[in-house]
Amino acid sequence: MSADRSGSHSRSKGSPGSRRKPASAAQGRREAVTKPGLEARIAATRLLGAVIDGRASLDGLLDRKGGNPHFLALSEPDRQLVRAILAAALRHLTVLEALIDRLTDKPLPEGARSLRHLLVVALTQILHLDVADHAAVDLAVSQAQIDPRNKRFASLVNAVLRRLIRERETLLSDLDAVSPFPDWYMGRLAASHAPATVDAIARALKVPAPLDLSVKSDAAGWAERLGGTVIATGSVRLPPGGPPVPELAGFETGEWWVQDAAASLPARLFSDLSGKRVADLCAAPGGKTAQLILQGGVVTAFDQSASRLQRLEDNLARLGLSAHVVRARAQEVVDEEGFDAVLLDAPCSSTGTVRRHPDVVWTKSFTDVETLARVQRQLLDHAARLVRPGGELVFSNCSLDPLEGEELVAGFLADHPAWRIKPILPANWPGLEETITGKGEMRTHPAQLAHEDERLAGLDGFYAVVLTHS
Ligand SMILES: C[S@@+](CC[C@H](N)C(=O)[O-])C[C@H]1O[C@@H](n2cnc3c(N)ncnc32)[C@H](O)[C@@H]1O
Repeated sequence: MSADRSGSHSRSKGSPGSRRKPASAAQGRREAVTKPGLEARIAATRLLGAVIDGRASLDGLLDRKGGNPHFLALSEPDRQLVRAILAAALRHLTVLEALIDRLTDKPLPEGARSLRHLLVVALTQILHLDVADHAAVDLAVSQAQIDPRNKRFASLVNAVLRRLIRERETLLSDLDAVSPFPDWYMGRLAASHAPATVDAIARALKVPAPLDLSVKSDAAGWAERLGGTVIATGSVRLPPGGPPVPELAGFETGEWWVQDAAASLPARLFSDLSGKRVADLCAAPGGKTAQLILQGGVVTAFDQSASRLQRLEDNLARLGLSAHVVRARAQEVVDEEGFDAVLLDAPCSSTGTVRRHPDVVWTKSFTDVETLARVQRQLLDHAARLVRPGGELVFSNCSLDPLEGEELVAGFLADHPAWRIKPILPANWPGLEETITGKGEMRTHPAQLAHEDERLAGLDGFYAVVLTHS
C-alpha cells in the first residue's frame, strides 16, 4: 500500500558543467558539487555502500520520513535519480562487479569500498540509464576528485570508464556466464526449480515490476481510466515508470490501493467471509486487511509494529474502511471463542519480491531464510490455536523458498494430525492454474503470467495455503 512508485526511471538532465581549474580545493569542491546530478551520485554511492556493506534495507534508506539524511537532503528530481541508480545498480550488480574486475589491470586496493561503489554507480549510469557517456565519466571523475578517499584514484576512474565506453560490446559479451544474482540466492532457486525455470525466474527478476492495483470495484472501468489492463488476479496492471501513485485518478478518493498481483491472492483463498470473525495477524500496512473487510469479514488487524499500524490506519482511512486495530505480537494474541478465519501473512525473507526490492539478494542470506522459517513455524503453531474447529487458516508469505513454504507446512501437518490442507481448486482460478501445486497450495513466481511485453509480465513470488481442522 505504498504511495511511492518504485522503479521509476528518471533521467539526468545536466551538462558536465565547468571545467575551469579551481582556485582552491574548497572552492573546487563547492563548484564540483553544483554540477547537476553530482549530489545525487554522491548520495547514491553512499547508499549503495549502506546496502551492500551495511546490509541496510533500501526501503528504509529511501523512506520519506525516516530515510537516510543524505537522501532526504536532496531535491525531488535528485531523489528520483538516486532511486533509479540504486534500483538498476542492485539489479545488475553481479555483472557490474565482474566488469570492474575486468576493467582494472590489477585488483582494486583491499578496503577501497567507496571507490568500488563509485565505479558501480558510474557503470550503471553508462549502461542502464539515459545519461550521455561523456557526462557520466565527467561526473564520476569530479566525484572522485572531491572525495579525500578517492582523490588519488581520479585518473584510474577516468581510464576505467573510457575503456568501458571504447570496448563496451566485447566486454559485455564476455560476461554472459556471470551469475545473474549472488550464489546463495541462485542456489536456493536451483534447489526447488528445474534449470529452465531458474533461468526464466532470473530473467524476470531483471525487469522492474509493473504497478498493480487492487480496486474496490469496477476493475475494467479503472483499467480504462488509468490506461492499464485487468489481469488474471483481477488486479489492474500499469506499466512501470508512470506518474507518482498519489497523482493517479482514484488515489485521493480511495478507489484502489497498490498491491502486487500475487499479494492479492492469499486473502481471496478464504470461503465466504460475510459476517465472519476474522483475525489478520501480521496485518500492516493493510493490503490484505482491506481485502478481508471488502469480502465482508469483521476484521481485527494485529501487528507488532506501531509505525506500520499507523500506516495501516492511514491506508484504511483513505479507502474508507474500518477494522479493529490492535498492536500485539501474534504469538501473544488470545481468543477464547476462536476466529472463523485467520490470516497469517508472515514476516519472511521476501525473496519473492526482488523485482521490487533488488536489495533483498544483497541484504539477506540463507541464514535469514532458516531463521525466518523457524519464526514463521512458531507463528503458525500459535495461529492454529486461534481458529475455531471448521474454521480456516491461510498461511502466506512472499518468499520463493520452500523452507518457508511447502516444507514448513509439511512439518506443521506432521505435528498437528487434526489439521489438513483444504486444496485450492485450479478450476476456481482461471488463468492462474499454473500457480496451484499438486497438493492444492498456491505457489507464484516472477516467470508466471507471461506477457509479450515483459514490463507487463510476472508476479511476485508468494506461497499460500488454506489449512483447516476438525
Ligand atoms: C509481510 S508483512 C505483512 C503485510 C500485510 N499482511 C499486508 O498485506 O499489507 C509482515 C508484517 O508482520 C509484522 N510482524 C512481524 N513479526 C510479527 C509478530 N511476531 N507479531 C505481529 N506482527 C509481526 C511486521 O511488522 C509486518 O508488518
